[in-house]
Amino acid sequence: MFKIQTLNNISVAGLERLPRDRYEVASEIANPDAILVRSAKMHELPIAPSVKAIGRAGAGTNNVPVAAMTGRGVAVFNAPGANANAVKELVIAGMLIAARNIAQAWQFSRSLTGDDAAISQAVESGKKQFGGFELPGRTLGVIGLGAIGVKVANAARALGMKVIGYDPTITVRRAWQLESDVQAALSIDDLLARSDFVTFHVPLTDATRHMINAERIQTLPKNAVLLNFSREGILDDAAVVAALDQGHLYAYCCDFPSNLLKDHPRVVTLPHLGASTREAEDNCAIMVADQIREYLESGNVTNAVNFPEICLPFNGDHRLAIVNSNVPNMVGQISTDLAAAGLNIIDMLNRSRGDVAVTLIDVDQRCSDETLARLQGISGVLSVRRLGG
Ligand SMILES: NC(=O)C1=CN([C@@H]2O[C@H](COP(=O)(O)OP(=O)(O)OC[C@H]3O[C@@H](n4cnc5c(N)ncnc54)[C@H](O)[C@@H]3O)[C@@H](O)[C@H]2O)C=CC1
Ligand SMILES: O=C(O)CCC(=O)C(=O)O
Repeated sequence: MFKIQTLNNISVAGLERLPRDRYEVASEIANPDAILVRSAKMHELPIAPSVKAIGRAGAGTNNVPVAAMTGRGVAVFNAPGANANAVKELVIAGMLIAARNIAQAWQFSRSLTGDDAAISQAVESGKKQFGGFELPGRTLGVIGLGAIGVKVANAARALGMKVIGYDPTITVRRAWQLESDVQAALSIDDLLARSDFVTFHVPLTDATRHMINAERIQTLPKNAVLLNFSREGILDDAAVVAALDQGHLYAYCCDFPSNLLKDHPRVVTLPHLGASTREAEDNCAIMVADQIREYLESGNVTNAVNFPEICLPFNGDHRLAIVNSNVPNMVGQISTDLAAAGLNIIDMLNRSRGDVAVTLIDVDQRCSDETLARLQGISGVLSVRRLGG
């Protein structure tokens, strides 16, 4: 029986992928084999030694201590692209909310009092404060052309906007998906100087933290709109508010309310709603549940952020799934120990990514506890699992 701990509400559609005769799933569970999480902050949480995998039902993994888990031989999975459409739709909504002053105008309408004749009169005299502008012909700068950035760029093109993108590590797959008339910016500053709207779709890392600061904001044309549906911390919010107050920026729309932002008249904040659609929640939960199940049952890895992709078909007999440092002579030492224990290797696959390698070895008989302990004792071996019979 595998035990799965959920740290947030995970869509039932995903949990149903874990058959109840083999999986126990609960928010409180001792010695879990895997954890399913959305936005819970795991950096300060104790993570039991029994945990072999963490599945982030979403895109960003900055709430998971990935480096520490890698050192323990724990795989961290995410759900690339599974919520991208949901975020794209909210970004497009954010542009319209900003361009047409929808939030402020709605607040005005709700504040109207008196009979209907009085309301009609107030509407006609008040509406001029909320006059806006249209999107066609305006330029959208997209920073980060991954699953979400590409969808946002293409949707903006369909709305008649010009689009400039910046992503120095764009993949060939994403580049193929991008509309051909999306221009490549030479740098972030080049993109900022040419954009009426700028939207951010990068992970939060040391390299992206405060990528927009007071100095960079001055590069933007007057009355530009910023959108952050990526992560709190990618923009320096204090610098954004200062630029709004100075009249340099027109509006800021983001998914991360704070005391500084939530009541500002030119800021619209939403409560981290980017991925909160039924479709996205189902897609993410199904994707990570399938990946976790495959990893627990066969050792195969798909969409881990810290492990290599690896797939060796498994007939369910006797497999060792080993995570080890990517250094010379690991496979040599492992196979020597197996031979010494009289185990014959039937099939084997080794894949590496950065400092980590995963080795899947199918053997002709069950590996004893003693041999398992010997493998675990090899310097550089991070974790060993015995799968199958
Ligand atoms: N508001 C919400 O609910 C959601 C927020 N997100 C956030 O959006 C981020 C992006 O999500 P996806 O597009 O699915 O991820 P992705 O991994 O498909 O794309 C990220 C892109 O950013 C690029 N990138 C990385 N560093 C960069 C830099 N310094 N400058 C320019 N580009 C850079 C990468 O090359 C990659 O193409 C996530 O990491 C997450 O933080 C994602 C989903 C929902
Ligand atoms: O699970 C959520 O609602 C947040 C989604 C998110 O931020 C992500 O996928 O990175």
